[in-house]
Amino acid sequence: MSSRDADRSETAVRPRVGHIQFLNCLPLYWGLARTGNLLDLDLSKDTPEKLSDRLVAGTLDIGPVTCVEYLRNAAELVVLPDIAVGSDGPVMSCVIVSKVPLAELDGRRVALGSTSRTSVRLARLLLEEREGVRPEYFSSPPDLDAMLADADAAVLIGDPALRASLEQAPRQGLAVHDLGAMWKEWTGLPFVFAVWAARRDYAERHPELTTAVHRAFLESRDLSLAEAAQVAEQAARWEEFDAPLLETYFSKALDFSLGARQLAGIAEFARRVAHDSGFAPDVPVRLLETAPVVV
Ligand SMILES: C=C(O[C@@H]1C=C(C(=O)O)C=C[C@H]1O)C(=O)O
Repeated sequence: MSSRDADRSETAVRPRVGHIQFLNCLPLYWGLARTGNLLDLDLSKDTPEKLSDRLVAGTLDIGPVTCVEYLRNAAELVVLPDIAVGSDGPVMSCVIVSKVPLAELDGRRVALGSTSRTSVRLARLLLEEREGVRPEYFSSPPDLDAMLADADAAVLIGDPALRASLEQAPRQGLAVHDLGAMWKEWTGLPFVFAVWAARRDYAERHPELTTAVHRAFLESRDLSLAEAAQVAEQAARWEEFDAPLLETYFSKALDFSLGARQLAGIAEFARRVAHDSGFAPDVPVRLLETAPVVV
């Protein structure tokens, strides 16, 4: 970050920034390390629901926030443009794993993974409005076998979802329904699972640092996508998934952008779930105003 001079008037304190500890955000971590910007951030790795709670509570300044929690707290947050975790079709890691066809889940038990706030709401929306079923839901730690011991279907995100759809489900003859693909078929839109946001009070007090963190993430994302094969190869040394699969996941399934179509996806989701989610159907998404880069 080129902002050592930023906010000189106060003692320098590194921005407290969140990082999702799933493979989905590994490309962003890779790029932060490669550009050196990692050292300018006080980075906390955690699961998405914990990071979201911390950003809302003010113990983080900037970071990824699950879409539903962002919409609930939109007045206190400002969204960083052009970066998100979403998909424009199959996402691979936000899924419903089911023992029976989805249309047969009426009155049956469905376990909702406890690390998710957005995919679990999207799954309920799709089951109820697209499949026309009214299951009985309960929250559960994200462990497929434990979930299915007590339910006919399970909603999972992140690495446990990748593992479930690529290894456990095929072995156990279970069906996997990709939430990104279902949403795209239903609405024609991309889906945004998480946005990056800064607390509004932080962005007002530290505009230059906020812009610098935003640029650091954009630079990281661009570098990682350019080097996706290398990121995948190195990650595959330590993960149970092979390099070609990880490269597809990073560069084709996941969509790290946030442009007009993605914003339309957020607006459509907000409109459809607002009635029981704690925000208005037309909640405005406020983007951080970014100055053009002068070269
Ligand atoms: C694509 C993903 O997006 C995520 C899904 C989230 C949710 O459902 O609440 C939150 C953050 C992201 O990690 C994933 O976890 O695999």
